[in-house]
Amino acid sequence: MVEFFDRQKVGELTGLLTSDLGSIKDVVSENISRDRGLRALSEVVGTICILFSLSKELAPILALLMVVISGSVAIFKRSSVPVFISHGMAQASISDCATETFSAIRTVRSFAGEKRQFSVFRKLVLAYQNSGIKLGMLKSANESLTRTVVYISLMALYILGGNKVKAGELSVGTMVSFIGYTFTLTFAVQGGVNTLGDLRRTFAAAERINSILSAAEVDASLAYGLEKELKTNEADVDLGLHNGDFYTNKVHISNHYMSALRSANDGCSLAWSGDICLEDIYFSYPLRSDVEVLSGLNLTIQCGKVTALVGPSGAGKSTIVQLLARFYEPTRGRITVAGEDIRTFDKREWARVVSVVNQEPVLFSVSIGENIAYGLPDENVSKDDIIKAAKAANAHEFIISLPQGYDTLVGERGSLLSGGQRQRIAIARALLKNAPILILDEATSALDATSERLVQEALDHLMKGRTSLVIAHRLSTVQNAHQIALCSGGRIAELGNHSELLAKKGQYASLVATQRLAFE
Ligand SMILES: Nc1ncnc2c1ncn2[C@@H]1O[C@H](COP(=O)(O)OP(=O)(O)OP(=O)(O)O)[C@@H](O)[C@H]1O
Repeated sequence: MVEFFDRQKVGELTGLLTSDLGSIKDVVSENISRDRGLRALSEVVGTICILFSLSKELAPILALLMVVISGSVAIFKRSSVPVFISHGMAQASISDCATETFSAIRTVRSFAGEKRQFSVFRKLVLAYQNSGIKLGMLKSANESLTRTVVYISLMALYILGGNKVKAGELSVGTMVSFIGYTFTLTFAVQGGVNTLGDLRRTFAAAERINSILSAAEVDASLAYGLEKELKTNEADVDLGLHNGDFYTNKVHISNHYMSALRSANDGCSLAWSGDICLEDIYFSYPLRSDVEVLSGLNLTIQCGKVTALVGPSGAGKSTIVQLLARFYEPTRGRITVAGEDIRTFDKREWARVVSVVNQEPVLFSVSIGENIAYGLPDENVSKDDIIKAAKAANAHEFIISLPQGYDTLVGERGSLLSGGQRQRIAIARALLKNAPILILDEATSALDATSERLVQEALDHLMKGRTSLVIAHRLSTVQNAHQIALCSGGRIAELGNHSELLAKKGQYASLVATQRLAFE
């Protein structure tokens, strides 16, 4: 089964966002927290006033000095932007590589891939080192240039000023003070120009973040959920990224639509009583928009009954799950619950209407009890309710046999438990959640016979009375479903119960024959 999200893209974007947010943070802490920009500005104004009052004759040299320093720093800043960007990208790639390697460490080990990962990591570190050297060279070139300009200007000042002293037009004391203040002014101007350069870097980073955010259409219903959350927390969150008020404008435009969205409670009550209909659904993944995965798919998932979804690999079964869970929205067509378009429900709360149990359920690295209670994350779940759910999921016996019982820690992603145990905890979690729509995506395919029996019993319990959609490769596990839908070519090619589909002698019958099942 493919991943629910495009991990590579998410990784890239995360890397970019991390480095861009890092740049913004650096500039803010340098220039705002430590007042560097303001200090430089007041120093420039102050010293210019003092210098002009000391000697108007030396002012032209001073002006030339300032123009040349500012110009050279500005030219440097402009030419160093691409180097800054590629340095940031190189840094992001290193953290992406480390994150990916550690999150897939078992796979890496099982293929003895450590050496390869090390070599990839080393290459990225070398690339980072090279871009760092390039950046360092640019910085030192700028420093040398600035210093050369400063010393040439000072020499000019000494010569001109010295002549004026010789001619008695200027006192030695005034000349010495003038030179001292000129140094102060030089450093102040440099600080100011640096601050301006940093601000430009910040605007570039903010622009990149904005372009990532604006690359996707604002999802009105999701935005509504987020806005509601912000209001609830009464937090005035202003990321300072609202260049052109992109976010606010779009949210306001969508306000009319969003205020009409209904809560998950409405969705739940409709789903307990009505069918789910996929009507003429067309869908392409955003990152592969030229490939149509579903093309005109129609399916009614009957309320309170079990619908099995079967079909060849890549037919689009998991895609249907993702549309029902609203990880994506159909390109065309609509999904309804009891006749109501599901887009009229608040997307953020839609998770309360649908439970998904996968082949590899993800547990959090907290205790078993806390993992089960996660079924209702916003509520205070009592120990009795947790035990009730665990019993119904055939998990209670094994849990109390552990030394710390419900307080046993499950390890990262549940790694201290067996596959069947993880699965039963995930089922207990789903039982507690009590969502009206249940999706089982290959839920028992990774288990041995004993675990499968225990898990299947727990699943039977979970499915009771719920509208269930079961995806299975092994057709033996779905033959008792109320209806079986065969997905092929982006549509439902066959629909009926097991014996009806066998009698049709179509694709389903040949799939069954291929799997050599002894049904009757
Ligand atoms: N995030 C994605 N981006 C682009 N294409 C995708 C994405 N996810 C799936 N696809 C493509 O969509 C098609 C349907 O995939 P899907 O996972 O829905 O099939 P499936 O029937 O569940 O397959 P399997 O039985 O092997 O799990 C495949 O051709 C797949 O390559």
